[in-house]
Amino acid sequence: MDDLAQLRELSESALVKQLSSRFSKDVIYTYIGDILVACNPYRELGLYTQAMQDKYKGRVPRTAVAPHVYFVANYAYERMMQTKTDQSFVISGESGAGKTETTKHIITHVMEVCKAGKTILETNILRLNPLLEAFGNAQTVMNDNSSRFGKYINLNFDRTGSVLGAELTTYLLEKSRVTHLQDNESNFHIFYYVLEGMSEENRSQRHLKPVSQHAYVRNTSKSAHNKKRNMEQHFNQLLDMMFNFGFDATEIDALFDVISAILHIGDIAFTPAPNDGASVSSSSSPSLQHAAELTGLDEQQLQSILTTAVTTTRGEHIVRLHDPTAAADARDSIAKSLYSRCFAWLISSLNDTLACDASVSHLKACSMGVLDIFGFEQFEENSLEQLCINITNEHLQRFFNQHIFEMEVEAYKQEGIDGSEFSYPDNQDIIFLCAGKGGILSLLNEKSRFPQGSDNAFVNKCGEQLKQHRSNAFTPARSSRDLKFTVNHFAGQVTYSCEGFLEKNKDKLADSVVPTLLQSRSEFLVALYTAQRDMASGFKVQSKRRQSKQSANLATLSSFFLKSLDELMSALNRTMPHFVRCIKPNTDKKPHAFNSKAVSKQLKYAGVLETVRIRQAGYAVRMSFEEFCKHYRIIFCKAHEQPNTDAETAQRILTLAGLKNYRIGTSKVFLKYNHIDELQLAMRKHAEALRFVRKVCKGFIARVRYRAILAAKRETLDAVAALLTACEVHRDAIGEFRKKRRVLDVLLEETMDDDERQGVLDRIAAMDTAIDTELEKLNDVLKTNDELRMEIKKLKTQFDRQEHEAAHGMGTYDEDDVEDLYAVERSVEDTIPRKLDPEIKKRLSVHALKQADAPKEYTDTMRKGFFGTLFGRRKKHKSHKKKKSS
Ligand SMILES: Nc1ncnc2c1ncn2[C@@H]1O[C@H](COP(=O)(O)OP(=O)(O)OP(=O)(O)O)[C@@H](O)[C@H]1O
Repeated sequence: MDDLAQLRELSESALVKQLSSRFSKDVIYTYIGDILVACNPYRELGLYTQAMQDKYKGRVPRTAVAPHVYFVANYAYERMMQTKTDQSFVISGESGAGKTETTKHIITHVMEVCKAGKTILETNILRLNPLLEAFGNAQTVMNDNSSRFGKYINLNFDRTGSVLGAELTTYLLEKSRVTHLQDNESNFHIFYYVLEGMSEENRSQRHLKPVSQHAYVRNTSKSAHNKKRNMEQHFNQLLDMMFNFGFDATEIDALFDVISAILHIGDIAFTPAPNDGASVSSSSSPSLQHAAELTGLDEQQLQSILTTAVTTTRGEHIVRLHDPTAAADARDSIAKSLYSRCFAWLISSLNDTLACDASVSHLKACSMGVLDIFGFEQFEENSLEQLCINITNEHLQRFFNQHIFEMEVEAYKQEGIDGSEFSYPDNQDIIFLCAGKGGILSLLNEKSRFPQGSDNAFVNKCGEQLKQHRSNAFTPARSSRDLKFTVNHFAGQVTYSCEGFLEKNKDKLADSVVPTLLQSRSEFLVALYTAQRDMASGFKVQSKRRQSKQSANLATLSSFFLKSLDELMSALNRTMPHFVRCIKPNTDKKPHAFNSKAVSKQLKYAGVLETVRIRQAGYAVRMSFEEFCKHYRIIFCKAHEQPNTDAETAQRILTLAGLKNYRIGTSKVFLKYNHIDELQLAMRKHAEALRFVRKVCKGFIARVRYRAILAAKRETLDAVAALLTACEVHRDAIGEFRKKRRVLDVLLEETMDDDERQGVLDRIAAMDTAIDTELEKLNDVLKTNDELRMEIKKLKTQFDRQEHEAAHGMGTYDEDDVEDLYAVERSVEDTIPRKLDPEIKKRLSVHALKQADAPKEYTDTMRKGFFGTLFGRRKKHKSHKKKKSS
C-alpha cells in the first residue's frame, strides 16, 4: 500500500510493519496521508536519475506513480502555479535520517520542473549546498556529514514559474563544536580543508601545523581522519565554488586567515600570573603571535581580551583579571564568536548573491520554502540547545497537527458530517510552558539580566512558578540543589541539565572584546563585527537588508531564538505545507537493516503518530459502504443473501452490532477506534457458529469422498495383487511345461525321421532359450515387485483402519483434516502407477489376469498354444498321429 493512511486500521505497529516490508523491497518512500515518509536506504538505488525526473513532471496523478520525493516537489510546484499560493516543505528527522539529501532532491527537482538551470542564479541555487556543508557540516557519531545548523531556503518565483531569487535563513549553528569535540567526532569540515587541502605555501604563510598539533581539532575521530584523503580536492572545489558565487580573492584570503586564527587561538594555554590573574604560557606564545597576526591585532591587544574582562557599569569601566580557567573560557568564547561571525558573514554574502534583482523584485508572485531542521532530541544530558531544538519541534508539531486536523475536518465536511465537536491533541500549553510569557525561556531571560543571576536561582524559580502549570508538563528537580527539570514534550519526557544555562543564554563576550576586535587592521574582521553588531551570536543570519531592520536589543540567545522562531512560524503559516519525515532505519548507517524499535521511536518523535492520535480522536476508521458491507456482512446476512452495499445496509449492520456514536456519510462509514473491536466481537460470534456448521458439512463431504477413494484404491490394489499372482502362475505354468518336455522327446523319436526330427529339435532348442529368457524376466519382475507386495499389504491394513474411522464418525473435519485426506489420496494415486513395473503391465494381459484363478486350465491352454506354434506348419498332416501316440 503506497498510502498507509488508507489502512483500515491505522496503528503504530501497522505503520512500522508496512514500512519495514516496503523497505525490504527497496521501496523507501511511503505516504501517510499528506506526509511523505522517507527511509534512508544508505545506498544508491537509482532513484534520482533524469529518467525519474521526467517521470515526475507535469500533472502526474498521485496514484499513477510510486511515492517519491520528486512527486511531492512537483505537486507543490504545480499547486503553487495553479493557486499562486506560497508553498513550503517541512523536512524533519533525526541526525543522519536524510533531511539534507531530501532537501537537495527537492530543490533539484523544483529547478528541473521550473525549467531552470541556465542562469547564474539558478546554477548558484543548485550549488549552494556544498558551500554550506563546508562551513556548517561536521562528522558526528550519527552522520559523517552532519549539518550542524538548521536552514530554511526560500525560492521566489514570478507568475510564469521562473525563479527570481532565493533567501537563506539558518538556525542554531552548533558553535560549541569549534572548541569542544565529543569522542569520535570532528570539527567543522572547513578546518580540515584548510589544514590538509590548502597549498603548502598558503599554510606556512598562516603558520598552520598538522591536525594533530592544533588543540581544537586534535581529538578528531580516527575514522574521520582516515577519510580525509581528498582534502586537496575538497579545498579546491570550495575555492572554485566561492569564486563562482562572486567572492573575491581578498575576501576568501581574509576568511581563511580568521579560520586559521581560530586554530591558533585554540592552542593558547594559560598559566597563573603573579598578580592572581593568568598569562599566556611561554610554550604557546607563538600561537598568540600567529593568532594576533592573522586577526590583525597587536599581541598585547589579543592577550588583554584573553586574560581580562572589562565590564562597564554606569559609564565606569571595571577591569577584572581572569584566572587561567576563566582565560581559557574567554579564549573559547572568542573562538566561537569568530567562527559564528564567519558563518553569518558567509550566509549573508550568499543571500546577497541569491537575492532577487531589484529590477525584477516587483514580479515576485509566489514562493516555495524548504525547511531542513533538527528533529526532536532526547539525550542522556540535555542542555539549552536541546531545549531550543525541542521548542522548535513543539511549534512545528502544532503547525503539523493543525494542518492534519484541518484536513481531517475537511474530509468530514466532504461527507456531510459535522466535525464541530471534534478536537485534536493540542500542545499549545507545552509551548506556553517553554516559550510563553512567564515560561521557561522567559524566566531564563529574567535571571540572565540580573548580574547576580545563577543557574540555581533559575531552576528554583522554574520550580516555584511552573510546577502547577496548566500544561501539567513540568516536573521540577527533586532537590533544590539538583540543577534539573523535566518537560513532558509531545514526543516524550526530556530532563534538562541546567548547568551553564545562564552563561549560554547570555552568549556574551566581555565588554572589551568587540571594541578590541574592531581595532583590527583586518577590514574583513572589522566588517564581521560592524555589519552585524546587534547579533547576539550569529545564531540566525538574515540578508543584510533585513538585518538593518532588526531590533538592536536582542540581548540573549533565547530571545534571539524566539524571535527567529516566531518569524519562521509566521512564514510557514502563510504557506501550504508539505511534510517529509525522514527516518533512519538503523543506527549503524548500514544498508538493508531495519530496526523496528528505532523506527517506531522516530515516528513518535517526528509526530507521525500524532496523525494516528488525531485520527483516533476523531473517526479513526473510515470505510466505503461497499467495503464495510462486504466485510461485516456476516453480522447481518442470512446465509443465502448477498447484502446490498449501501448506507441502509451499513446502518442495519451497525445497529445489529449494537454500536453507538458512529457517523454515516454520503459514501463512507466513519467509526471510532473502539468500534472495530465491537464489530470484531460481533463477527466472531457469527463466525464461530458458521465455522462449526462448515466443519460438520466438510466432515460429511470429506468422509463420503474418502470412503469412495478408499474403495477405488482398494480395487486398484486388488488388481495389482492379482497381476502379481498371475505373474507367478505364468511362471509356474512354464515350469510345469518344462517337466513335460520329456514326453515330447519320446514322441519325436517315435514319429519322425532323422531330418525332420533334427529340424524340430532345433526349433525346440530355440524355444527353450526363449523360455529361459521368459522365466528369467518373470523372476526379475517378481523380485523387483516384492517391495510393492509389502506396500500393498501395508496400504490395505491402513485402509482398513481408515475406513473404520471414517465409518465410525470422526465428528467434524477441520481444513487440516481435509487437507490430510487429499494428501493420502494423492499419495495413493502416486504410489501405484509409479511402483508397478511397466514390464508387468505390458506382459500380463487382462486375459492372463482372468486366468489367475484357474491355474490348471491356464496351464493347458499354454501348452496347447505352445504345440500349436511349434507344429503349426504340419498341423493338418500329423494331427491324428500325434493324438494317437499321446
Ligand atoms: N535518499 C537517499 N539515498 C541514498 N542515501 C541516502 C539518502 N538519504 C540519505 N542518505 C545517506 O545518509 C547520509 C545522511 O543523510 P543526511 O546528511 O541527509 O542526513 P541528515 O538528516 O541531514 O542528518 P543531519 O541532521 O546530521 O545533517 C547521507 O550522507 C547519505 O549517505
